[in-house]
Amino acid sequence: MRIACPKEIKNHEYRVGLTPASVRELVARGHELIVQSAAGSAIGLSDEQYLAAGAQIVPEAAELFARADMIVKVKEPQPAECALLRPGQILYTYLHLAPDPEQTAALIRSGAICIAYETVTGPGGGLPLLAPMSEVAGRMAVQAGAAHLEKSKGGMGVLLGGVPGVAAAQVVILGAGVVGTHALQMAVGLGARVTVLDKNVDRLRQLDLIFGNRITTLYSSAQSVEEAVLAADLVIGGVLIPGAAAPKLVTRAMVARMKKGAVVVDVAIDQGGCFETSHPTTHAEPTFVVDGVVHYCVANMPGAVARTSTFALNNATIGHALALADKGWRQALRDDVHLRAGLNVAAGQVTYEAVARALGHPYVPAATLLA
Ligand SMILES: NC(=O)C1=CN([C@@H]2O[C@H](COP(=O)(O)OP(=O)(O)OC[C@H]3O[C@@H](n4cnc5c(N)ncnc54)[C@H](O)[C@@H]3O)[C@@H](O)[C@H]2O)C=CC1
Ligand SMILES: CC(=O)C(=O)O
Ligand SMILES: [Mg+2]
Repeated sequence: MRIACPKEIKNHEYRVGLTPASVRELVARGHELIVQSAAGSAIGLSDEQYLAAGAQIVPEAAELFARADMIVKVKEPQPAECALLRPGQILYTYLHLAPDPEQTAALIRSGAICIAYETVTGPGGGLPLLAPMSEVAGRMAVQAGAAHLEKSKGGMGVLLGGVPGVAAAQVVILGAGVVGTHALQMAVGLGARVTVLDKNVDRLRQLDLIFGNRITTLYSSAQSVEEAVLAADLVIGGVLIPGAAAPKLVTRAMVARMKKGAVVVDVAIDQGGCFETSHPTTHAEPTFVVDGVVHYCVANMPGAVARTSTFALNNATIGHALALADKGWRQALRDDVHLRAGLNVAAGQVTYEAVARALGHPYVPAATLLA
């Protein structure tokens, strides 16, 4: 199969879909690899390294999209990239379609086979192709939150861990999944007072066993979310219903009553965000203020630590990339129910139920396209 890896074009996105090591694995299985020139140069992965791994280097994205059977990327295709996709071509990347009707319509129009990293499931449960970036974003959420609590960044001027004789900041984490757990580790490590909320009591039980009385766990309800958010200096949003638009747990009215200079880091923004006041921002302009509350809503947070993130992402994606390349998409998806869960749009149909429901498209189960 001919496999292509373009340079990412989203704002301040320096990750790359395939590392030279991943290219080498695919080339060793007899596949032809095309990488766009300078695809990894911002993170120290040079064209020479890709050439040594067996790739061809091409200068233009248009040529690369025209020649490839499968495109391996990081972020959802931007409009210019959607226009280059063609029927039957495999697109393997993050998509986050539920909050994005334009991209979904473009992918339907393209006729391409679109596999979303974020809905591929794992034999042990969870979302193994999302998890590494959630680990990164969860950890970064505390760094970003701490920085924006500084006065010069619009925050109230509070140090997360306090100092002897002065109380530490109150951090509230919505969602105790991968983002929530990694944010929790960092916030506890910095000495903040931390409350975490989830609807999954087993997750809360696990965190309680690990962190004991250094944290407070709360069952998530409208009441507990409101009380926690109003008391918070920093709120981190990390809830997820896989593939679906994020539930709006924090209303505009709640934000209006939050402390002035408090900070919100809505990591769930790539699924539409869990604050009613959120909208996506970029690394170039990461924040905006609503009712005195600083909102950080960057939809590609791991792009800021692109070198770490690229290696972590490739560790998770290369296995299925090899299966897709070796077998073709139909056989790879027939053989692996977890990879099949990643199919969101194929041959003009929406094949992921939560996306179809969120955007009002007919739902066609992936299995019917594989018969
Ligand atoms: N902005 C960015 O750059 C990035 C965003 N993300 C996003 O972060 C979000 C979280 O991802 P993960 O932690 O991997 O998901 P996860 O599935 O590990 O955790 C989500 C948690 O939310 C909980 N939840 C669902 N509904 C809830 C409710 N009403 N109240 C409280 N908790 C609720 C679930 O029980 C689960 O424990 C996703 O939308 C993901 O796409 C992930 C990486 C980077
Ligand atoms: C998960 C995601 O959207 C990202 O890493 O950018
Ligand atoms: Mg999007």
